[in-house]
This record gives sequence, C-alpha cells and structure tokens, in this order.
Amino acid sequence: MRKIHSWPIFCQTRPAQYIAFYILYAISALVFLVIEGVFKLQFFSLTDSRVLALLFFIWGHNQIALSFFFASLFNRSRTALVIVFLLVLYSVLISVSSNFIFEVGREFPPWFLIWSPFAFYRALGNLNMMSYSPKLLPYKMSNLTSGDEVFRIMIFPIVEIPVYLGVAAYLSAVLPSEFGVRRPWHFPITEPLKALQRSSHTTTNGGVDPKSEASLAMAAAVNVDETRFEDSDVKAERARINNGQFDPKSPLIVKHMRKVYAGRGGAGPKLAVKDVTFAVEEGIVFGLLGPNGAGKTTLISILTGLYEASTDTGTLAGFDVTADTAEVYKRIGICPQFDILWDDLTVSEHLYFYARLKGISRPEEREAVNIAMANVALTEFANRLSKGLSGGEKRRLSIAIALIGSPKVVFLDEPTTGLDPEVRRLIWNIVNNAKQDKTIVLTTHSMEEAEALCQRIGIMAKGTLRCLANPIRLKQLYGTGFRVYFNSLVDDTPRASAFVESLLPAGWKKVDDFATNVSYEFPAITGLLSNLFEKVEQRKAENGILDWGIGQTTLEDVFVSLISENDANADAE
Ligand SMILES: Nc1ncnc2c1ncn2[C@@H]1O[C@H](COP(=O)(O)OP(=O)(O)OP(=O)(O)O)[C@@H](O)[C@H]1O
Repeated sequence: MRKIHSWPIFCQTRPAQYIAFYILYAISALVFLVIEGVFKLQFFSLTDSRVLALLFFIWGHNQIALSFFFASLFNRSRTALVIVFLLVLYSVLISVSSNFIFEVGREFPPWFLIWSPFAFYRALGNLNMMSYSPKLLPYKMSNLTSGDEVFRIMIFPIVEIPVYLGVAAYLSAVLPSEFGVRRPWHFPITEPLKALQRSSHTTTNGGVDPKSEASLAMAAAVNVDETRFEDSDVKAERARINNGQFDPKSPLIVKHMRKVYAGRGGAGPKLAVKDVTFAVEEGIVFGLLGPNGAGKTTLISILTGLYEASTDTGTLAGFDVTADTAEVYKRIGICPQFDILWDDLTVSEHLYFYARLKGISRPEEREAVNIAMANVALTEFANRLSKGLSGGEKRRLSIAIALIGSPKVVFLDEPTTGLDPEVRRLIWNIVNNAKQDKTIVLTTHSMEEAEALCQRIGIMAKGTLRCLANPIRLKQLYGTGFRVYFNSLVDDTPRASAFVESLLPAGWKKVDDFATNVSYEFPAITGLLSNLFEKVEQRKAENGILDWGIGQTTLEDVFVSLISENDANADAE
C-alpha cells in the first residue's frame, strides 16, 4: 500500500481502498471458513457460527485499520508490508505460547489484548479449547455477555478501529514526505478554527483570508539580489499585485513565491524559485517558459500542492494554496508531462475515477465524463482500454482528465512533446477551446506552441521570472526586428560573414554560428531590406554564400537572446 501523504487525497481515496481491501479479506475469510467446514473440524462445526462470523468480521476491519496505520509511518509500501508481515508472524508465535501459560479459565492480562493480533488469537484459542475439551461446552452466542473473556477480547479490536484510522489520517497529514503539502501538527484544531473565521468574515479578495493577506504583505520585502535579472514588466507586475491592482477573481495569484531545496549530495541549499509574483486572469493561456532547471516544475508543483513552498504562495481560484489544499484540489486540473494512465482501465473509467476524485456529484458525473470525452474527440473510444490507445490519444485522455469538472486552473506540462504535427494542432485546438472560463498554465519548450496558444508568457531562468508580457511585446522588447541567415562551405564562412556584416546596420547581433550556418539579428530601418536583398543576391556567389534568407524575429529568437544573455549574467552571481 503506497503512502499517500496528502490529506485531501487520503480522505478521498482511502474509503475506496478500505472497501476494496475488505471485500478481498471477506472473500479469503469465507473461503477459509468453507474449507474448514468441509473438513468438519470440531472447532468450526461445534462453535456457534454466528460467533465465528462476528469475530472474523471485527478482525477484518481491525487489520485493515492497522495496515493503514503502518502505511502512514512508512514511505515505501514494501517496508510497511514486510514489517506488518513480521509483526503478525511473531504475534502468532507469542500468542500460541501465551495460550499455554494462560490456559482457558485463567485471567489473561488485559494489556496483552491491546495488540489486536494477540486478542484475535486468544479468542480463537478460547473457542478452540472449548470445542475440544471434554470438561467444557462449545461456545454459543448466548455466552457472549459482559464478563466473558471472548466478549472482552472482541471489545478491544472494535475500539481500536477508529483509533488506528484516526492516527493514520493524522500521521499522513503531518509527517514529512517528498510529495504533498505537510500540515502543521496542530492542524486538527487550527484549520477548523480558520475555516470558522473565514466563513464569518467578508473578504475583499476572492475569499482570501485577510490574515494570510497580511502575512503576504509582510513577505513583500523583496530581496534585491534575487530579483536583479527581472525586467521592468516583471517588476511592474509585482507592484500591481502588491498594490492589489488586479482582478480579485483572477483564478491564479502567485505572491512572493520562494522555494529553497535542501542541498543534494553535500551541496548547500538551492534557491529554486526566487520571489515569483504574478496574477493571471480568466480566459488566458499563460505560457511558462524557460530552459531546463529554470524552476518551472518547482513553481507548478507548489501550486498543485505537490511540494511545500518556503514562503506564502498565493491563491488558486480564491483559495490559499498552502492552507486550503482540499479546496484547491477540487479546482485544478493537471496534465503531467508523462501520461499517468492505467493500462486496464477504459477511457471513460479513467474519467469517472477523476470525476469522483474531484468531488463531482453522482447525478452530474455522467454528463461531466461525456463532455470531457467530447472536448478531446475521444467519445468513440469511451470503452477502449488505455493500453490500446496511440500516443496522441493517450495525451488527449490526459488532457481530458485535466479538464474534467471544468476546473478554474489547468496545468499542462509540455502537452505536445513527442507528438506529430497533426496531433499537435488538434491539441492546440482543444486547449484554445478550453480556455473560456478558466486559466491555463502551459509549460513548453516549443516557442511555436507558446506563440500559437499563449496570451501571456513568462520566461524563467535560474529561479527568476525574467520577463512577463504578451508575445508581441516580448518580440518588440527582445527581438531586434529582423534576422538574416546564410550557409556556406566551412572555408568560405569567415568571408561570407564579413560580407554580410558589412551590409548590416549598426546594432546588429550574431545570434547563431553553428558549423556553416550563421544568422544575425538587426533593427528594422526603412529601405534597408530591399538594399540588403539586392546586394546579397548580386554578390552571394563571389562571397561563398550557398543559400540565404531574411525573416522576422520569432519568439524563439527572443528566448535564445534573453536566456543566453541573462544566464551569462546569472552565472557570474
Ligand atoms: N528535490 C530537489 N532537491 C534539490 N534541488 C532540486 C530538487 N528539485 C529540483 N531541484 C533543482 O531546482 C532547480 C529547478 O528545477 P525544476 O525541476 O523546477 O526546473 P524546470 O524548469 O522544471 O526544468 P525542466 O524544464 O528540465 O523540467 C534545478 O536546479 C534543480 O536541479
């Protein structure tokens, strides 16, 4: 059993796990009882079957609750399994020996019964002895009265069931783990109190607790060193958020988010996200771009409750990302970079599963599933197992999972990586149609995709949000206007470069120099293009140019120039 550390997921998935485990247990207990009945063992044939049924009924519940308790202590399910197996094995051995010491009729120490395997085996020992011993009568239902040892033995495991489950739920919420937001040890008291306070206050910011607003304001003291590579748009965005000049209904508000990782392999702590602050309005696809290691996944993992931030973080659909995770989970959809699907579940079964996880009510779930399938054109595959889907169909199913229940914020992590151009365009259409009443956060390494889908783009590098604007403004700010490129034979490249450079206006920049391909950016100047075109065409052969062209600056050019420049600066930190 895998440890699930996140409290809301614990609460939502454990009842289903509990029932599934109990059904498995009931089947195995029934098989066991039937086999014993077939062999007509005295213990089973003489002991009142209602007593046996009651004992096994209680034992099953107790053992599942106990296994939940142990699973909450260990990160690895295998460790929990081995420990529980050893504990039960030794308990049987100890119980068998203790039955020799404390024969039926002798007082069994009550503290012994606290450990439920001891209690269960003691009860079995008692019933067994009474069915065999010529001096005793087999156990009947009428014997089960207060004062009787079997009765007393049954009480202990019954009382323990809610205790084990309660402790398991508590430990799952407060123990540290790699994933999920850890709750403070006092959360069973403080969270209901906070919820009470919230419901009795009128708030000014989409339901945000004023207390957490105050604490966010305190965190507004920005570390100048951390933010020196931000451009003026990013700084203006921080000021906008600090001053409350944003639509309070914005589904995504990130405030002063910082994340410090403990160092890996002896290295010092790593500041992976540096005071990132922005808000995204409804109906917007927000592109989060950046090179590997920029901090995008960390930022998204904090917003989706997978990692804990090192400071306050902000709100999602009006709920505090760290404090109201249960509410946040109901309002987000996530399409991870790699499809997380079950081979043996059909398309519709996946969607029903996630519909229930998101708390969609039973009468509404069929419609929600149908809409989700229709949105991604998978209706005709409703009953197909996911292992029978192509890569593109699996991706569409993952997107449908993210979109089911119309969440306020959807995170799409590289949704089209590895897909053919046709499927990519299909997915772009899906994303574009889905954005109406929500915010979509898209991470991608494809500038073409960002340009096609995003109304706002933030480019991160080394934990800092470097720029934040719409694609056109980014090109105006960081693109120099036009680009000229050529290729030549290796020996001719210096000559060809010198020739092209002599024709370019002041302010040109070499942006690419790879093998025999060279490209430059240059500012747009009236009349320049026709002159450049004419001269290069006339003299390209004598300067060793095999092929050449002129184009406008793309988002890719912006990305390359911005990141290489700033990363060089940041490296010098
Ligand atoms: N658990 C961790 N412990 C320590 N450092 C980490 C941890 N996870 C990530 N980092 C570091 O934090 C930085 C940001 O990583 P992150 O995964 O957020 O980047 P990213 O922008 O998502 O990169 P990619 O595009 O490659 O997925 C990196 O330098 C990474 O090495």
